[in-house]
Amino acid sequence: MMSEEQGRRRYRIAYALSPKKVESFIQPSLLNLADQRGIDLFPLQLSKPLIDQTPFDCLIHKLSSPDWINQLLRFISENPNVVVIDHPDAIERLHNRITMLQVVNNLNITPDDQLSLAIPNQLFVDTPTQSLFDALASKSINFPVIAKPLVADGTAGSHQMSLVFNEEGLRGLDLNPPFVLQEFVNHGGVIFKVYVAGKHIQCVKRKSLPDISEEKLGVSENSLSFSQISNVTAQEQSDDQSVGKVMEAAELPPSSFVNEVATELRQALKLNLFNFDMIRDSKVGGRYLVIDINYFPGYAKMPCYETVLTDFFLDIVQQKQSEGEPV
Ligand SMILES: O=P(O)(O)O[C@@H]1[C@@H](OP(=O)(O)O)[C@H](OP(=O)(O)O)[C@H](O)[C@H](OP(=O)(O)O)[C@H]1OP(=O)(O)O
Ligand SMILES: Nc1ncnc2c1ncn2[C@@H]1O[C@H](COP(=O)(O)OP(=O)(O)O)[C@@H](O)[C@H]1O
Ligand SMILES: [Mg+2]
Ligand SMILES: [Mg+2]
Repeated sequence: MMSEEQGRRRYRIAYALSPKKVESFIQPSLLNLADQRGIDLFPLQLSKPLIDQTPFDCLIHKLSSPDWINQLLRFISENPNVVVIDHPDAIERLHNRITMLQVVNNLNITPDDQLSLAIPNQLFVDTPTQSLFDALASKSINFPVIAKPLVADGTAGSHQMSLVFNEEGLRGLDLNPPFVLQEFVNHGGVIFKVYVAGKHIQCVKRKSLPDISEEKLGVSENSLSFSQISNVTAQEQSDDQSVGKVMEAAELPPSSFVNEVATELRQALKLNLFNFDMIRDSKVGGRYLVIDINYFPGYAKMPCYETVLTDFFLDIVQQKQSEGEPV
């Protein structure tokens, strides 16, 4: 007699990821859990044509070379029965810090007296201009601002930012257009990272830039450069005791709100694997701002990521199977 294990259909999920991403995401604990639940995760051989590496049920990926994107587009059009997570056109929107946040303004969030969602005021600068200050003033954008590169393509440069405290700071920086000048919003030094994997949603707290008081603004330096400030592990974070206390004390946003924003974003972006950074305005109670959206982020830093991702993989392959079955 066949055991349940023998009888269950197994699924093949291919992955195409950078070596760094393989190291962080494809942990033995994920491979083992997926295996126990009937999923074989295996690497694509990037030196060989994608089209020659079938059969598989699903493909997950985070690579951006033009050759890869071309192969992927061709593969999608020729293999409609393979689920590709996610479509390169939908991912592309997140590689630009303006288009990434545009979608937030069009979400259908249930009106609520206590809670609201927005993005910070920002100015897009695409050519060298003499009149940055006039442009900021005309959009009522106040200092401090953060200068962010327009492109968010995962390169070190795309994470390189400057906090600019005043006009002098802006003059002193060698900013290369295209970039975005985004109003800095005091938010208590904590950001909320909301991880989405299909219908699975998880919100965690991370360290952020501290608030900037009016007094500090008068006496501080003119600008400050930084990169990936929130990208520290939970251990590193709790090593700094004062920051640890602030983090601990910070209340998470209501889960119904987080779930609604995540679900709406997932639909609007047509993406399954992403996270977004959200801050809570210190001045206006219940006002949340989305400041960043990342494709296929560092899920391994999320508690129980193996379970969440395996559940998501099963959702995908089982949905695909049920769609393929005769009714
Ligand atoms: O490397 P990790 O695990 O810190 O993940 C990075 C993300 O950190 P997070 O999970 O949000 O804390 C990180 O998020 P942030 O931009 O730091 O908010 C990015 O998603 C980064 O990808 P990329 O460099 O923008 O392509 C992610 O890097 P890749 O692993 O995709 O290279
Ligand atoms: N408008 C803002 N107001 C306050 N802090 C911000 C704002 N934008 C970014 N930050 C801080 O800067 C960090 C990096 O900015 P982010 O847009 O998330 O870039 P990255 O893609 O490199 O993560 C955020 O995690 C947050 O700590
Ligand atoms: Mg971020
Ligand atoms: Mg980002």
